[in-house]
Amino acid sequence: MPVIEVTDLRKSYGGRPAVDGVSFTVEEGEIFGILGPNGAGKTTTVECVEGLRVPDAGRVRVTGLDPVTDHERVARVLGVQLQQSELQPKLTVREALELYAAFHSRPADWRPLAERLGLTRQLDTRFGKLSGGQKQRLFIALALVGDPRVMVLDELTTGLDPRARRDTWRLIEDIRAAGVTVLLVTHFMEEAQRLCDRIAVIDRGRVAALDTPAGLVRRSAGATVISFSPSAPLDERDVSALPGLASVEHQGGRVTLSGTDETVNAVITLLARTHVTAHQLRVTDATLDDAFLDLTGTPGPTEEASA
Ligand SMILES: Nc1ncnc2c1ncn2[C@@H]1O[C@H](COP(=O)(O)OP(=O)(O)OP(=O)(O)O)[C@@H](O)[C@H]1O
Repeated sequence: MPVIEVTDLRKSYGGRPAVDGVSFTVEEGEIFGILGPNGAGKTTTVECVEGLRVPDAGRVRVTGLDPVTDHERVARVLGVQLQQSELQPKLTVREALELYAAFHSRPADWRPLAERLGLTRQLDTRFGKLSGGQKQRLFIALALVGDPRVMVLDELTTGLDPRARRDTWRLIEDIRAAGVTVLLVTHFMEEAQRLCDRIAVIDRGRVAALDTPAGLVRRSAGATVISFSPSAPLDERDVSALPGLASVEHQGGRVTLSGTDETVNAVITLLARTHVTAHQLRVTDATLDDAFLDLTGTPGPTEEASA
């Protein structure tokens, strides 16, 4: 049985659909990513999974339970990460852990949890004095105190510097290694590519694609990219006749073509036939970013732009 099942989920705000027929299942032990541009409906979808919002239509099950009608039992299996504003700045790390342990009938021992999350030295530090990365680690610890089977992490690494983000990725991998299924909402391509077993790309309230990161890249129209600086300009007609060509870009004397392996072979043949030398020739696979652009028509935000 899948741990999470979402079938034809629909939710509108004031008559405007935010989630418009989303379906996916998450299997036990997976890190499942929900990736999409701003306003795509990601948070609304996971809030329905958490039972925080009531769907207009469709079916949501968490370990076979309805998150709305069986909220308490779902809350016992689901670890939900808090938003920053939900913790008092004066509360110490120890107090927060003790408080959250008290909320659960069978809590995990918070001491080894604090150690695993590198918070032992911060136990007496007030929440308001923690760094961004320490706060995120505390949120993960608080979500794990209930010993959940499933963790929902929504934009966990937004606002963290690249190093703290990488530390958080390791933690997410540790959580999965401990047998917890993870539902991860993100708009970072690198994060999704690195962590997720499968990704649902959500765009305008619908699932635009659902696949492994490598599968999404393979589906992208320009799955292979060849770039070089030609010793002489190429004939535009020869270029546009290349088989499987998805895009052409010229920048500062450099030509970048995306397409298939067949496109690459044809470019090499064309260069040989026209006696053009390709300087600094590079052939690379498309990235998840390219696939995302292909699927949604929106460039994925870069790490620098969003950090
Ligand atoms: N409480 C609300 N009332 C009215 N509209 C809402 C509400 N919450 C979300 N929306 C709208 O629904 C749409 C989907 O929002 P949602 O937060 O689910 O998207 P998201 O993919 O999580 O976006 P982001 O990455 O920006 O958080 C957006 O157009 C948003 O403005």
